[in-house]
Parts: sequence; structure tokens; C-alpha cells
Amino acid sequence: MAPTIGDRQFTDSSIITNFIINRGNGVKGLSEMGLKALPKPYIQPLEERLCISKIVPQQSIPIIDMSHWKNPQVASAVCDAAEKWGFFQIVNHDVPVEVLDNVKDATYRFFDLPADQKNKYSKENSASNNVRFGTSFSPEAEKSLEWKDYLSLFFVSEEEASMLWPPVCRREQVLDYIRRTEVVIKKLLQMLMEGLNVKEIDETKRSLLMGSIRTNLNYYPICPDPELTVGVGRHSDVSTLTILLQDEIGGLYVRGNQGDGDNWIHVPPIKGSLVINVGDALQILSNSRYKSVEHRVIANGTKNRISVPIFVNPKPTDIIGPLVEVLQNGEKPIYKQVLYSDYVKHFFRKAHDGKKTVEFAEI
Ligand SMILES: CC(C)(COP(=O)(O)OP(=O)(O)OC[C@H]1O[C@@H](n2cnc3c(N)ncnc32)[C@H](O)[C@@H]1OP(=O)(O)O)[C@@H](O)C(=O)NCCC(=O)NCCSC(=O)/C=C/c1ccc(O)cc1
Ligand SMILES: O=C(O)CCC(=O)C(=O)O
Ligand SMILES: [Fe+2]
Repeated sequence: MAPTIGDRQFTDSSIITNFIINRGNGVKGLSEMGLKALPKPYIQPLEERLCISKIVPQQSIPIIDMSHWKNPQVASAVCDAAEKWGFFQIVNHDVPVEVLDNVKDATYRFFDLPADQKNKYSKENSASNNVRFGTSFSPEAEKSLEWKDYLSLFFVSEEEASMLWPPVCRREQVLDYIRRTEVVIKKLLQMLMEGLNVKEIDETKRSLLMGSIRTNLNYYPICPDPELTVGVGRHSDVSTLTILLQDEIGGLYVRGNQGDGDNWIHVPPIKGSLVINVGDALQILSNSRYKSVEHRVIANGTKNRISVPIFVNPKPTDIIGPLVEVLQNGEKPIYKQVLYSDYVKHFFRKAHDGKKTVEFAEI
């Protein structure tokens, strides 16, 4: 039964932990109680809130038309965007809009489940580490919490997904999204590797570039006092590439490259598009030619927002470091060889802290 707790009591962090984390209500449960004020644990320090004066409205990340993807100009635009922006959107990518709409429906269906049903997939209760329902990013490590719930699905095989993934998110529809997107991922990685003088993606490289896949279903409920908190704090992804499907609400901001770099660019929702970004693993493999760029999501005072990123990663057992092809010209390696699962564990065990994760791999 949902507790009838007054706003004031929610300033107590043990109530937050019990209601939101242990009982699986998430911030969605909190939001649906119609809170008038943001509970204290969600108040972010001033420097972590996105100040409007830091937003550059006239700038935009590149939008790349994939319809003639074999044209060298497309490859050149992709490599250029990965070097200069670390982020771009693709249109006419051949993933049908129904596939994207279906995965959004699946996301709503999962988050609309009662708390006790979702809680079956929490860290404590889930039948597998590969399926996890949670809230915020790393609640044990964070000083201030983030206004987001998520379901994280680590893809091992279609058989395992059929057995373990929540039936309500219509596994087939999430799997279809992964399958259809994989084709685009391969094209993009091919272009990015050619840009690094890597002529062939053999089995070893295939594993380093796309040896594992994680999909998150993100839910950002309506928030009282959205300007005091964040949906997701500043971070870079630890993937090689991330493919992000967002809905029509907006709220994702990317660090720009003007002046001192303390400026943020909105990623406008475009129906049918996919947002692509470089993650730390590709920054490391490319010896920093391609950049994983910081991004963040603001909270929204009037609308619920969802997003569905696919994180394309090395295999957890892969050792990552700058590729030999990149160092052939005598370039000095910036990064050492690290076990990818150590890198990911380091990321998950701390709060979001901008671009700091990559220091773990620096020489
Ligand atoms: C290390 C992994 C993640 C888990 O391995 P495990 O053997 O099941 O290890 P543990 O169960 O001991 O988990 C290690 C730590 O990671 C935590 N963790 C285990 N999955 C999770 C999980 N989905 N979520 C958030 N903590 C977790 C887990 O709680 C634990 O923390 P701790 O309890 O403090 O020791 C392993 O699957 C692995 O190496 N995977 C490689 C592929 C991979 O997942 N890559 C990450 C792509 S995700 C990405 O780029 C960005 C994600 C992101 C996500 C949210 C954001 O806000 C922003 C960005
Ligand atoms: O929701 C979004 O737009 C982005 C989420 C994100 O950055 C992530 O899950 O890594
Ligand atoms: Fe991200």
C-alpha cells in the first residue's frame, strides 16, 4: 500500500531509502504522490545544476543523413563529428520508426507496473546480475541523488533474454530494437575504424568494439522544483558507442567546445532520429582521436520523459588500450591496457563525476 506521508517527512533520508530504493517505488512513486517540494536528498549542489546562462541556443551537434551511407562524405562527416563533438544524430538510418515506437511502448509498460512487480528486478531481488531495476545512478556513493529510475538489461543471448527479461517489456520488441540497430552500429564502426587506418574489423576487433551490449530503459518522472536537481548528472559513457533513442520531450545537454568549454548544447528531439555518442572505450582505443563527451539530463516540471540507450561495449574480459594502428605513426600512447570489466566497475562504484572515469586508464 502506498504510504500517505507528508512532504516534510520525505526530507528524512531513511524514508527515502525505504520507500524509493528498498520498496521499489522509485522516483516515479514519489512523483505520483504529487509532492509539492523536492526532497532534500535530491537537492544538487549549485555547481551541478545547469545554469541557463551556460546554454548556447544557437549551437547544435551535427545531424548526419545515413541514406547514402556508402558515400565517402558520410564517413567523413561521422569521423569529423566523433573527433570534434563526440556526439551526433543520425536520420534515414533504416531502423523503422515502428521499431522505435515499440520500444518506447515497452518502456512505459514496464514502468507502469506496480512497485512490487518492478522490485523483483532490483539489485537485491533480481534472478540475475544482467537484469537490474534501480533508481538514481549509484545511490550508495552519491551525495545527492538523481531524479531517474531505470531498468538495465545486459544482453548475453536471445535465449537468456527470453528467460530473464521482464515479459511486460515484450522482450521481442527490445530485442528487435537491438537487432535492427546493430546493422547501423556496424556501419558506423566501419567508418570510424577506416578513419583510424584500421582496414579490417577481425574477430578480436569486433569483440573490442562491440563484444557486449547493454540496454537501459530510463524513466524521468515529473519533478517538483526541477531546477534544484538533475535527471542524470554530468558523465561520459564507458561504452565504445552509445545509440540513444529519446522521446519528444527533450532535456539532454552535451558539453560544447567553445571557449573554456563551460557551455552546453541541447540535443533537440527529431522524430525517427537516433543520437550517437562516443564512449570512453572508443576514446581509449583511438588514443583520444575520438572523444567521449560529457553530457547530462535536466529534470522536467511538467512532463514524464523516457529514453532508451544501447551501450555498445568491449566484452567484459577484453583488455583495452590504444590500437596498434593508431600508434603506427609514432604517436605516444596516452592510455595503458586495462581489463574492461575493471573499468566498468570503477565507473559504477562512484557517483557521476564528469570525465573523471577515464583517468583510471591514463598512463
Ligand atoms: C562489471 C559489470 C557491469 C558487472 O559485472 P558483475 O560480475 O555482474 O559484477 P558485480 O555484480 O560485482 O557489479 C560490479 C559493480 O557494478 C554495479 N553494477 C552492475 N550493473 C550495474 C548497472 N546496470 N547499473 C549500475 N551499477 C551496476 C554493481 O552494483 C557493482 O557495484 P558494487 O555493488 O558497489 O560492487 C559487467 O557486466 C561488465 O563488465 N560489463 C561490461 C559491459 C557494460 O556493462 N558496460 C557498461 C556500459 S554502460 C555505459 O556506458 C553507461 C551507463 C550509464 C548508466 C547510467 C547513467 O546514469 C549513465 C551512464
Ligand atoms: O536520457 C538521456 O537522454 C541520456 C541518458 C544517458 O546519458 C545515459 O543513460 O547514459
Ligand atoms: Fe550517458
